Amino acid sequence: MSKSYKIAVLAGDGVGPEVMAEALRVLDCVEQKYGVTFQRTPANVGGAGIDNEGKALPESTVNICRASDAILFGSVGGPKWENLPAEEQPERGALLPLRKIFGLYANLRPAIIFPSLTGASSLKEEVIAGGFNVLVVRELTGGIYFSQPKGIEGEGRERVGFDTLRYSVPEIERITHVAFQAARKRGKKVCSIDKANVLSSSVLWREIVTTISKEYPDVELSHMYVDNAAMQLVKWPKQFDVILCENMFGDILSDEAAMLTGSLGMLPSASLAEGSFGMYEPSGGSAPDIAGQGIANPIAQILSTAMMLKFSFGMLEAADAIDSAVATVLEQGYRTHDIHQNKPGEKLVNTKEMGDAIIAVL
Ligand SMILES: NC(=O)c1ccc[n+]([C@@H]2O[C@H](COP(=O)([O-])OP(=O)(O)OC[C@H]3O[C@@H](n4cnc5c(N)ncnc54)[C@H](O)[C@@H]3O)[C@@H](O)[C@H]2O)c1
Ligand SMILES: CC(C)[C@H](C(=O)O)[C@@H](O)C(=O)O
Ligand SMILES: [Mg+2]
Repeated sequence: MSKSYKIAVLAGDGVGPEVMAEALRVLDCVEQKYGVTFQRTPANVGGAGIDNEGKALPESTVNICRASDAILFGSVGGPKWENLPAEEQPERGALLPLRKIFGLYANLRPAIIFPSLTGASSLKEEVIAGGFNVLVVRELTGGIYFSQPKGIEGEGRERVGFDTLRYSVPEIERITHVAFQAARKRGKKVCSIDKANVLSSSVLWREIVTTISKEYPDVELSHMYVDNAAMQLVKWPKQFDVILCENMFGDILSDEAAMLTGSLGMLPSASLAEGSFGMYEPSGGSAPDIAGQGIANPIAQILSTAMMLKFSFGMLEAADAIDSAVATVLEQGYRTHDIHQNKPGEKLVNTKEMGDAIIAVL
């Protein structure tokens, strides 16, 4: 009997449904080629959840996710829901709770520059010549995003807004293991990012990362302050292999790393729990500035789908085939507007045409 996997499909808002449509067509193709079945159940999330079921994360959606082997996530948020109370908005009402409920503590964001796209990077060609391949390992269920207390108290000009940044030893240990295990399979270097010159949580972070690193004598560890890391990433990204970060530093540095590869529309991500369960989402957002036009880049969503095949379903060959199909269409010159350079040989395409090109190669 052919293998069957259950996928909760949470397309969300803005460009989410547009790029998700292409990822699902890629999955159709994988089904045919590899003789597997993907049982897909769509569910409302984010603004779509608020509009259709009155809540950013309806119970029905959580139940569909629980009954699935993985979640394929688009993006949530947008101006329409920005005036709701913060906890009810798509980001804090759906995306963050999903990460917490499913224990998705390890967020892998690979920023790889495709040789044919060096011109789309914001860096000079000589800085990125030969390409670079950085993996941001971001802690995703702790830190300032989740620690209590947080809130706004008081009246008028007396009001204070506050957040708390806490990390426990086990939280630091488990994400550090993820980073070192990933490094072992790649360039064997981990650069741990912190602000240990100011933050107590970072002092503990640095201590624990150093202790865990002793279990990986084959992997080189370095530490860097986050402000310097932001600078070093644009100065000489090739110095990095695996970048290990707490939640907020990883959020910021992964957008920066994405842009170095040409566009936020290129950066996939895997948010992993213990075991094989994961949520797969582009690192970028709902892109309200281009939503509804059918021009968003579907590559981040498609590469996130490949990560799902690899990490949740163990379909390494199919995942590799998608990765190389993406590389091939970029070599063939297909470009959505965000990576279009007006260079000879480039073909400006929309979301669906980029999906068509990738499927044609698969
Ligand atoms: N995972 C998520 O659901 C997620 C992630 C980030 C932001 N958001 C939300 O998205 C909304 C917009 O946020 P923002 O504008 O700061 O960030 P954004 O990532 O949506 O957009 C930033 C820029 O990148 C471009 N971009 C992003 N994805 C693209 C794609 N696939 N193809 C082409 N260009 C793309 C956008 O057009 C925009 O110019 C906010 O509500 C934010 O909270 C959601
Ligand atoms: C939308 C937002 C809550 C989210 C985050 O900050 O984690 C996003 O920026 C991301 O990078 O996935
Ligand atoms: Mg972000």
